[in-house]
Amino acid sequence: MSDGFGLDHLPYGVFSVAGGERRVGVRYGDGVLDLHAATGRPEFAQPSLNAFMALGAEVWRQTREEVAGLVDGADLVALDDAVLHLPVEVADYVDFYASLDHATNVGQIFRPDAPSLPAAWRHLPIGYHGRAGTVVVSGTPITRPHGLTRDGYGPSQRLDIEAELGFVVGAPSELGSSVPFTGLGDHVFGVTALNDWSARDVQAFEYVPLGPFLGKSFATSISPWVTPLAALDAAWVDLPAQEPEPAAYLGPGATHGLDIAVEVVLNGEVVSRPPYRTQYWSPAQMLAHLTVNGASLRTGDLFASGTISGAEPDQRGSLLELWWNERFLEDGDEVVLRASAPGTGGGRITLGEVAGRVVGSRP
Ligand SMILES: O=C(O)/C=C/C(=O)CC(=O)CC(=O)O
Ligand SMILES: [Ca+2]
Ligand SMILES: [Mg+2]
Repeated sequence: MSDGFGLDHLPYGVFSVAGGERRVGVRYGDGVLDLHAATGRPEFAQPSLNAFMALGAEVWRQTREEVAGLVDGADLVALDDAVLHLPVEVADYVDFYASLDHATNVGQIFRPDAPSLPAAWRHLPIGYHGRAGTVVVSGTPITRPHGLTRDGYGPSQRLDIEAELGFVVGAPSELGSSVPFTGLGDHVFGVTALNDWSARDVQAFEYVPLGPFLGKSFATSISPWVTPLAALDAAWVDLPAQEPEPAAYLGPGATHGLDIAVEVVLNGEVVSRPPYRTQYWSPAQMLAHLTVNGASLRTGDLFASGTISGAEPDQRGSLLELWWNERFLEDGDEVVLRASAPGTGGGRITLGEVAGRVVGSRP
């Protein structure tokens, strides 16, 4: 059985077999349990996880328990026979900027004459709204984007990756109310690896003062498997101290992060090992911040961690930082992000990987 996909994991995805209907499934080893066939529940005869996710945390908990009792000895679809689809119909997509090392590195590269960190950086988790409609499943080819740069119009010459995690919102919230710092488990269904493809030359020309726009809206890849938050129960760690103490709604002093180890694999070779456990802003803080103004959450909202970079040079989550603005992706390059975490059974679970190959622009 493939490692990291045992009873302590059981991630959810959407699959089809031989051109048939899309169905919700659970991965167990090298197989997929067809949840509609196994349970008869209508929320699983769906082309996305959204209907199931909308049912809320108590149903997620009961279902996980039920599935754990069903998979052993069940008639599973072989992974090789399954086509894996985008698991979530993405509602809104937001990307944060929560790594101190990443923000410091990018500040030095993009704004060498200014302080590395923007004034608000240590006060709130900075983010931007991205393009939900271009979130794609692992394996989707990434067409090199065209755009306007300081050198004029053409195919981007500085195509990059960003190694991130995506948090998938299941249960919605009401417009005009805020989700408290303690609300992560009630609203977030699970976690997926995420690659925020970025055209640095387009981004650098367009982003002042409103932030990333076309430089990041052409594609964002996620893995086909969403790891339920419950599978990460053993992965919680205390984050490094925050200074100055953040506002009360951000839960100062109670910041827990996830000990998820990420690997960036370029053309088969591991080029970086970003650690999620040392990020500055926590997932709960990002969720509280997203809704503090009364903005509502919808089922299918996706918020990304921001590029995961650690303090060491071989822990950087973008090529911009790894190669310090000197070299970027070539056509034909393939990037795979892998991630793993301590499981509740004493071993490790492997999050679904996210892969993408760069193809040349259409003329
Ligand atoms: O500092 C900037 O101007 C830009 C930063 C990014 O491109 C990073 C971004 O998308 C947010 C993140 O992934 O941390
Ligand atoms: Ca990003
Ligand atoms: Mg993107």
